Amino acid sequence: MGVAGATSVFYYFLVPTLILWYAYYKLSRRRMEVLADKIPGPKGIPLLGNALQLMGSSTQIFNYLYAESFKHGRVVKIWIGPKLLVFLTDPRDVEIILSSHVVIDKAPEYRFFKPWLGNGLLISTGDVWRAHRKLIAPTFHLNVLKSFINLFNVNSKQTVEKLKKEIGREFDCHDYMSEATVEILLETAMGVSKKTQDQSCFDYAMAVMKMCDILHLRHTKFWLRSDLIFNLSQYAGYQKKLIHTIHSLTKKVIKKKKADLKMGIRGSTAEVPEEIKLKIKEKETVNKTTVEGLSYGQSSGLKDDLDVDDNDIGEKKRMAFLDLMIEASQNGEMISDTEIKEQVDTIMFEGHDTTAAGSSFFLCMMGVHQNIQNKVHEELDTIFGDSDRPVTFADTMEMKYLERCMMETLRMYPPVPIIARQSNQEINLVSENLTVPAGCTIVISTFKVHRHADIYPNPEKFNPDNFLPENFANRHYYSFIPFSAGPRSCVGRKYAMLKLKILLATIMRNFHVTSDIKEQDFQLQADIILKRTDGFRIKLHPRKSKA
Ligand code: HEM
Repeated sequence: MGVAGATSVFYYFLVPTLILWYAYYKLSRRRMEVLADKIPGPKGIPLLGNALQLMGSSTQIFNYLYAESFKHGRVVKIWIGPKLLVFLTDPRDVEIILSSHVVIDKAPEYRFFKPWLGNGLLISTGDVWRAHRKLIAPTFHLNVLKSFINLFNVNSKQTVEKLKKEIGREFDCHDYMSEATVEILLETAMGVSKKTQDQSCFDYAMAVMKMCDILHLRHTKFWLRSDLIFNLSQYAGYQKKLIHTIHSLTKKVIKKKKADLKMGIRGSTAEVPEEIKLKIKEKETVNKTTVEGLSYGQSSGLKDDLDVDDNDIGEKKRMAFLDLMIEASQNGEMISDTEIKEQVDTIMFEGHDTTAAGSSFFLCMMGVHQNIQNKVHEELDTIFGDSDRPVTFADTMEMKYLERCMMETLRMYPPVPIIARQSNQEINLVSENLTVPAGCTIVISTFKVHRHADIYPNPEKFNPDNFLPENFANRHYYSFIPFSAGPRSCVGRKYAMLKLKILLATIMRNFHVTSDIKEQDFQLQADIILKRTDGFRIKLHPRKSKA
């Protein structure tokens, strides 16, 4: 065929095919575009939409989106190329999505997690998710968590010892909180001693942080969404290295646990000094194990599968996470080895990075708000006096002010600042007469939900009294959702709250925190987990009565 022949093939076949494909594409998206047109949002440009506005650094993107949230009302759309994102911030709209047993699929953006987390609980869907959720949720029941109290104490005390070398100078507390939260997870939910791990928990935490940076790039830079382009970029090789570091820790953990179980060793093999065991036994009096509502991170009107009465949990189910996973796989076909690895990766990630951010923001808040910190110290002194005894479960129930400070930290700085869902059906909203089109990504902006002035008066001010029972009582249940809510709520909510209370109380009993940086100067970035790009910089001073 000559040049003329090739040209006519182009004109007679390719051009009409392309025109037809484009016409079909436009027609199939017509309904989406009509509905999207009614939703307010920043002005974009043809084809690229708002993609160019998301070109800057993480902090610039965060500041841009937060500023836009004040201009367009409670439902806002943006286009990243052909991809439509609808942001919801009204608790009534949020309830429709989060309480739904139908809209439970994660948005396609979560697929970037796949090489790392596989089909773990965070991203799986359908029957696999349902079966695994049923298996995993009871391993984070309060009764199991109470058996971790000794280990929470031991690790918290060790963290205080490490922090002592920073006394008097400015440092980034997030590094310490990351290492502590990884170590605590290993020794509790995974049940292996950190001493048996030849890999540094700090290196693992840093690899996770860098992975989140790469995922954030893929979420915001439209060209990196394509696997083809991503695999050709410099990031692909870097991601491979990071995943290798991350997976080698999880593989070793599973291997060790399997070996322990083979030798008939159940439960955690981490060491607890006798004196801690004894002191906790002497003091422990509270038998109540069903504690609902705010103490465990959500509105009391909301219930999920973690709010199960003790009597409804069978003896067999009172096992720690990894013990149960491996026993289940040996006793039947409920979960395969690959699936166990994916769940371990998921729990290791979700369980450490979130609590590391939450505890670091808490310490920064103490540093900035000295009068509030004084009240935390007063409460702890009333509970513990001058003693350095470990924290008991009963003590955690008495830490009402510290708890309110934790809630207020999670309100202002929710570690998971956005949650995204995919809906295959149209959804009518309540806050405005708008319909979310099928096929778009629905983004629930927790950060913004928590900062509406009509819900939280003076929302940019850190005020633990926002969580006094009388102030909380009349708020919409979905106006406080740091752990999400509904069927896909955070499975580690109670674990996180109990661990944070013991870790933070132990730190606060030993130190006075100051911060040279004011809250309005914090540089925030929201790449999967909310962080400070300027570092979580604080100073520690020994408390006279304790040190
Ligand atoms: C302050 C600490 C924590 C916060 C703020 C937090 C927040 C959240 C949020 C908002 C979600 C929903 C995410 C989404 O739908 O995209 C979630 C899910 C999840 N979280 Fe947490 N989390 C925390 C700690 C933990 C801990 C300690 C664990 C485990 C030990 C954990 C395990 C999980 C898992 C497995 C899921 C997926 C649940 C599912 O889809 O069924 N989280 N978390």
